[in-house]
Amino acid sequence: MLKIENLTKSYENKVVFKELNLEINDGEVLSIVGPSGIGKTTLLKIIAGLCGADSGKMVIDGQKINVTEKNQNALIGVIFQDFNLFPQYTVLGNITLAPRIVKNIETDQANSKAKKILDELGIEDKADLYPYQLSGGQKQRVAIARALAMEPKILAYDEPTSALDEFSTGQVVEVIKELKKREVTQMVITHDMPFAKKISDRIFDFKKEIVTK
Ligand SMILES: Nc1ncnc2c1ncn2[C@@H]1O[C@H](COP(=O)(O)OP(=O)(O)OP(=O)(O)O)[C@@H](O)[C@H]1O
Repeated sequence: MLKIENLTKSYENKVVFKELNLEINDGEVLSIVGPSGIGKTTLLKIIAGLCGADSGKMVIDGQKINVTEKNQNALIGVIFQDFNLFPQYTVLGNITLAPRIVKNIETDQANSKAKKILDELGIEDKADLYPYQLSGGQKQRVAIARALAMEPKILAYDEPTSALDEFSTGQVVEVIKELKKREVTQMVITHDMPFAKKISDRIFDFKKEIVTK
């Protein structure tokens, strides 16, 4: 479970949000919606440790995280809007890089785990391709596979449908629902309300700071 209390963030002297409170329960899909520029991506970056907040508290699975420092934590697996795949590596290379380098997992073991995840996501036949050889929807699933390979507590997506057509968006809906069945906790930042309604247990309206089911 993730719990955020009284989180405040400003850039220079401009306050983005003040004393924000939010909880994500184990195994749930929580969408975060709100108008452009309100601070959704900033919140995701703080949760993932990619950016520091001014003040506030955060606990993930009982672990207190210092939110005021930029300190990337492996508890959150982020799927970026533009996927951020490494163009010079194959799909398998993209997925196994962090487990090998950060977690010192043997290549054979990392490869077999990556193949299992690719199989679960229905793209096992893409293992030896490079990112430029994939469609947007396939890149998205590789980005999800790469995040899952690090066994995060929470998967956090930044606008997962913004670069996708309707068909690929439908596939993302299926992947998120499938991961939910496996009790993966997921946080989804999106502009797309119909999409949010399809996938979410709860929706956090960033502007009104209220949660609806
Ligand atoms: N590195 C930065 N330096 C200064 N201001 C920033 C920085 N990053 C974001 N901002 C500002 O903080 C505010 C929140 O930005 P953020 O990207 O978090 O919003 P958002 O809700 O994710 O928007 P969008 O839906 O358009 O992606 C905006 O006003 C933005 O201009």
